[in-house]
Amino acid sequence: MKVCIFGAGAIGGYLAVRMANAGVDVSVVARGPNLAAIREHGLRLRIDGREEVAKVAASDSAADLGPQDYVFTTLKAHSLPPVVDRMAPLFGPDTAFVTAMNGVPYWYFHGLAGQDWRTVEAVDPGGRVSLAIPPGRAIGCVVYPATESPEPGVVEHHDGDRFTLGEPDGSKSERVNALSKAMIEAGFKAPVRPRIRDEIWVKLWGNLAFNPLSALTHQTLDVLATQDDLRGVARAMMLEGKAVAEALGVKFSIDVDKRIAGAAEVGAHKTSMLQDLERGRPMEIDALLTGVCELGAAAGVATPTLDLVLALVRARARAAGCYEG
Ligand SMILES: NC(=O)C1=CN([C@@H]2O[C@H](COP(=O)(O)OP(=O)(O)OC[C@H]3O[C@@H](n4cnc5c(N)ncnc54)[C@H](OP(=O)(O)O)[C@@H]3O)[C@@H](O)[C@H]2O)C=CC1
Ligand SMILES: CC(C)(CO)C(=O)C(=O)O
Repeated sequence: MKVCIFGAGAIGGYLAVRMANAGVDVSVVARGPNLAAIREHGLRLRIDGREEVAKVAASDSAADLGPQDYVFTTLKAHSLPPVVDRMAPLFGPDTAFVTAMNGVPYWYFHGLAGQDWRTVEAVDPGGRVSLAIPPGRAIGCVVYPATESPEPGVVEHHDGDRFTLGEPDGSKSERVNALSKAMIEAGFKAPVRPRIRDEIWVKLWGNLAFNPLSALTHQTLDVLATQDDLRGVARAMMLEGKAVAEALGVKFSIDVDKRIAGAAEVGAHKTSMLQDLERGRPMEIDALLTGVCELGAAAGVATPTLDLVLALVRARARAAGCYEG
């Protein structure tokens, strides 16, 4: 099985090391100092008090790596549209595209019962992504582990090993089953779920509220999820998100208060959006929040609290040079 990981950062590096060391033919697309370090020392994964190293083929050019069975995007969501044309050499007629990212995926309406196909402008501006990578190639993937890349070529694993997979149309296809098997052999939990959007939403439910609120208030998850006034704002955002998702057929397996309690248990953790803001890096606002407001408009569901927080977090991010939308 040939697998290319496009974006060998915190999540991509974790996937790449584990799959390569389990015998999968893994290559990575990386750039800059990260690419140089991977070429020189291999990809290094610090996990459970030890280091695992994988010498993988690495390039900044997809043309060097050629057609694959599976291409993972483990880019931050805003990094995908600008590079989709450069991914073309990785695709053969049957190559699948695994979207291992947070937020609303570009293929959201593909294979969704009762809905016509339409693009989600927030994550697929001008339909650029779905034109370059038709959504029929997509396999959904919800990323649960927490990892970071403290220096080029190095990934530090903090928690979790689950990557839930699912076909947009809910089928148990041969390609998704084969991928799940390979990932399980590599030591991950990789269940295939028939209703992948339900799973995407449970993750997104926290992200759509806590990530922007953390960027606006500089507070950690425990504070956002327990301090009455902030918790109230998060809860209102989540209930609007739930109404949007349910209007599009999603079923939530837990209630909003349990989901908030789960976030509180994570403790004094800075969300990825707050970390990006503090480091002056682009923030994943569009996949986590703009896309949800857009789905709300498509479903005819009002999202006043989400719209308000979106306006504020965009302004905050623009002022910090972390957002161009
Ligand atoms: N890390 C985590 O714990 C979790 C992350 N996620 C989600 O997973 C996704 C990936 O996140 P994460 O791994 O943390 O992000 P990272 O920023 O660590 O990784 C993204 C990688 O993509 C690289 N990249 C960007 N553009 C290009 C390009 N044009 N060519 C080659 N490489 C490129 C980046 O390089 P460079 O550094 O040079 O920009 C970076 O190495 C996000 O959607 C995130 O929300 C979900 C759950 C947990
Ligand atoms: C920690 C958590 C769950 C916050 O919503 C997250 O996924 C993130 O930081 O992006």
